Amino acid sequence: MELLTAAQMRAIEQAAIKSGDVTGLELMERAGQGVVDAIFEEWPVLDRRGASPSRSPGYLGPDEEDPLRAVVLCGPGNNGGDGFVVARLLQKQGWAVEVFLCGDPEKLPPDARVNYERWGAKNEVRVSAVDSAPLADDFLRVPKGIDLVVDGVFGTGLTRPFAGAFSMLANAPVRDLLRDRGVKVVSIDAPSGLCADSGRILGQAIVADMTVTFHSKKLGHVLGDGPVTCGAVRTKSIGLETLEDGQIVHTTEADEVKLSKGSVGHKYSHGHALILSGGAGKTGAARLAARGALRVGAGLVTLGVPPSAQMEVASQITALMLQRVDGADGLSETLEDTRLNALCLGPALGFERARALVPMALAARRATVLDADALSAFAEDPGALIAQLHDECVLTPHGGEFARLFPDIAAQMNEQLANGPAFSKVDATRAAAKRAGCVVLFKGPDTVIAAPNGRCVVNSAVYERAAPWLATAGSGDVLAGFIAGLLARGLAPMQAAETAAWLHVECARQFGPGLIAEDLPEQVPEVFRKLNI
Ligand SMILES: NC(=O)C1=CN([C@@H]2O[C@H](COP(=O)(O)OP(=O)(O)OC[C@H]3O[C@@H](n4cnc5c(N)ncnc54)[C@H](O)[C@@H]3O)[C@@H](O)[C@H]2O)[C@@H](O)CC1
Ligand SMILES: [K+]
Repeated sequence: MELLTAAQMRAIEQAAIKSGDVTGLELMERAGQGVVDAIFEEWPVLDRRGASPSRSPGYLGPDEEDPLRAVVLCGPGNNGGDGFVVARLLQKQGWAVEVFLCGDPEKLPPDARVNYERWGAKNEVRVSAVDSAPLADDFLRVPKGIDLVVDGVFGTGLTRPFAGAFSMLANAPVRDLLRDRGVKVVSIDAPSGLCADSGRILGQAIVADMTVTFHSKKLGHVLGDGPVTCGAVRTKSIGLETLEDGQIVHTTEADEVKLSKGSVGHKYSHGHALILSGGAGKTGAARLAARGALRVGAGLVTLGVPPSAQMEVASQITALMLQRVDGADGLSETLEDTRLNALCLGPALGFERARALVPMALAARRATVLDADALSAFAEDPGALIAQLHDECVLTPHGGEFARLFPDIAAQMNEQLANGPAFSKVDATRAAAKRAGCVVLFKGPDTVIAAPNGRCVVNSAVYERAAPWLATAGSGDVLAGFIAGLLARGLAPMQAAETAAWLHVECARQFGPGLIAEDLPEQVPEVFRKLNI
């Protein structure tokens, strides 16, 4: 599945209109219809289309029947235009609908204007200036009897913080009031205030129960604050074709072929991963990574252990192997075995050991995962680390590590926003991958993985793939191990990172509540079984 930026969506829409296949007005009608369909699918109690004759508005006048009630908030752009379509379609189903417009009707874009007029020909529109005070009195009076609020204030065209009229809907007390009264909130395309490109909130944002978007999800639906503001996201087709450039992939399924081992081969044909461990009392993280590497199918996995920790590690492992690796020279000697085709450095490695081993590991030009201490140890001079990286590397920073390695990029991403669209985690990860010249996997519930050539994948553990138990000590170590194991098996760095990130979430979901890092590698067999591997 692909994720789009607002600009890509506009380009797709413009290409369709230019080709003469469809008009903007038709797209707006389909969008509004999509929203209404999604409302009925999500909340069948609001769907009275198939109700018995005695409930049908067609048989009864408004006095005899208590209709469902909606308030539709329309903004000054085409998101508002969609809102007017939704108002009209709900009214056609017998709903009592009240419409507010935030903005000047004279300045509406043409298609929105047409729909404003179609609605306004028979109904009242309560107009308020964009920057006027919140419509608190007006609006709060209404929800007493309403079933649904439709947010058509801002969609992909949000350019500055959401304030003024209608923004009161973003305030917690108003939201609580609506929730207490069982009023559903539906956002058209994106909750107003949410930047569709970054998932960042500009000012404040409406929190919806459901967001209905068109053609394809936007980045903002899965990044950052998107998941907590969107509620459920439903994607409705409006008959558009996808353009090929600049795709950002949303991983929801692993590529089974990449994971299958085939029926022939011996252990060396599945690679040999070397996971470097820290000193005594600090070996657990590397052991977790090593177990992960072995479970994803590396033929052999060796832990590279300093002398002080040999006894400790030896007493803890069985299928894993152990090799004494004492400092840079020790690593150099170990790497004379060219069958060691994937390395993993970082988990609890210690800064000193990391500074000694990382340059030697990188000079060996093997596929290499750098995580945790292997990244933070170079915080004082990230340029020195970056200069040694090569295209077989995968960096797996979390937010703090990312900021240490790429401080300027992180600052741009975390900047206070006066204007949108915001520089997103996707932009940041792509910029980092380009600078590093290798794959960067930027961790989080919205993990973003980018390659220097611009390929980018979002692996989000949100919505139907939510995995809250993954936020547990050591879970990142297992991810680094998964990547190392897949690199050992011969996957390209980007494939290995994408597949590992997907698998990591899948393992957490397979185990469920109570998960600790040790459980993750143990879920791999069941996840593989379900994939028929
Ligand atoms: N692009 C497409 O393919 C389609 C777009 N449609 C709808 O059109 C929407 C995009 O329409 P627009 O590009 O007109 O954008 P919006 O309707 O999201 O808003 C743009 C307008 O709001 C103003 N604005 C932005 N941020 C503001 C703020 N914080 N305070 C006050 N004013 C602000 C802008 O100056 C502009 O006038 C989509 O989200 C979707 O709902 C649909 O009709 C169907 C097809
Ligand atoms: K909206």
